[in-house]
Amino acid sequence: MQKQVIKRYYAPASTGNVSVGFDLLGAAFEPIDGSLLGDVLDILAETPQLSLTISGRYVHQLPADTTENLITQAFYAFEQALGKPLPRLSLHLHKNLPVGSGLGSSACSIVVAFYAFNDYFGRPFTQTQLLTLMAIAEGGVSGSVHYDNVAPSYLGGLQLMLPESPKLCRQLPWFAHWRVVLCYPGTVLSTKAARQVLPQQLSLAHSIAFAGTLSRFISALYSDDEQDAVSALHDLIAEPARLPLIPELLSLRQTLMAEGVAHLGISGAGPTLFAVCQNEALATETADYLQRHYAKNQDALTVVCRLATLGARALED
Ligand SMILES: Nc1ncnc2c1ncn2[C@@H]1O[C@H](COP(=O)(O)OP(=O)(O)OP(=O)(O)O)[C@@H](O)[C@H]1O
Ligand SMILES: N[C@@H](CCO)C(=O)O
Repeated sequence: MQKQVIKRYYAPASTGNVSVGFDLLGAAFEPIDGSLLGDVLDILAETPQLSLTISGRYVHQLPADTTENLITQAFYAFEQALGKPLPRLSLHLHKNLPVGSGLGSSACSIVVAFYAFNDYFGRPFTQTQLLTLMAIAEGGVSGSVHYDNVAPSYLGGLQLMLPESPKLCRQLPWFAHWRVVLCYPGTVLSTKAARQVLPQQLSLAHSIAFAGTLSRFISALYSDDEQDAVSALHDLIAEPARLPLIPELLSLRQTLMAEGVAHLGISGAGPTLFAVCQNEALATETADYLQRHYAKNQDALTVVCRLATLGARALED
């Protein structure tokens, strides 16, 4: 029997880094067919004890014990930050994003949970306070606080993190006609493990090159210079270190770029790859190619997306 839902909330999938902005850039995406790609959280009732049930395509990738679920942990973190006891809730999570995928799965659950609790309990936290709570919770999973999944999943769009600024992040322009193919092969790669292979230090020359590509990309976005933006899409930090974890990347990139794809990069910590296509026909062909050559099992997921301009929100019936 269908359970009665008091309120339903959603947060979109996201791609951290966007190749040029390690830990500093992140984008939210949505399928072009109008479907939702992200986790959905239902508040079912106020109950004597907190409870969580889970369904969805990727429920089997989550811990069986729901007290270990990030949704449950987010409830207690929210309550602790508020500093007063809250009524317990009966919750249901539709786990639509694969875990350890590079699609910001943990961030998506964290964002939808904090957004839902804040909305349901009368919005006690400001946007900045809530984003900080989300980032701290995400840091608990991946081993270090980074905003490049939580910020776009919460706020939508392409977000640039602003370290040391009270604003935390700023939305950047984007090319509305770009289509982004997300291809998750079906294998799990934990963010923590993918961060352990990163270099601990960068040379001065490397640091300048990284700052240069990121600045070039951002200035090209503001200048509406599509060709320069595409040319700037190089990952000088994470990709060299993570290539051994995703050895197919170079040959897939060579093939797809020869067919006109603007860029193929690692989405977040991987193993999802994202392909930037400058038209929809090419995106459809690219999705077909990646599904045939990169998908590895039944958990694989390939979707043609556009930038999701909206982030977390309540869903009306
Ligand atoms: N609701 C949830 N959604 C996702 N992961 C969860 C959830 N609850 C608990 N977890 C646990 O959190 C960890 C998430 O790991 P990780 O950060 O590597 O995944 P991820 O967020 O999908 O990665 P990425 O950000 O690269 O997409 C896993 O150990 C998973 O079991
Ligand atoms: N910036 C993070 C994103 C994780 O999804 C990383 O690359 O480790």
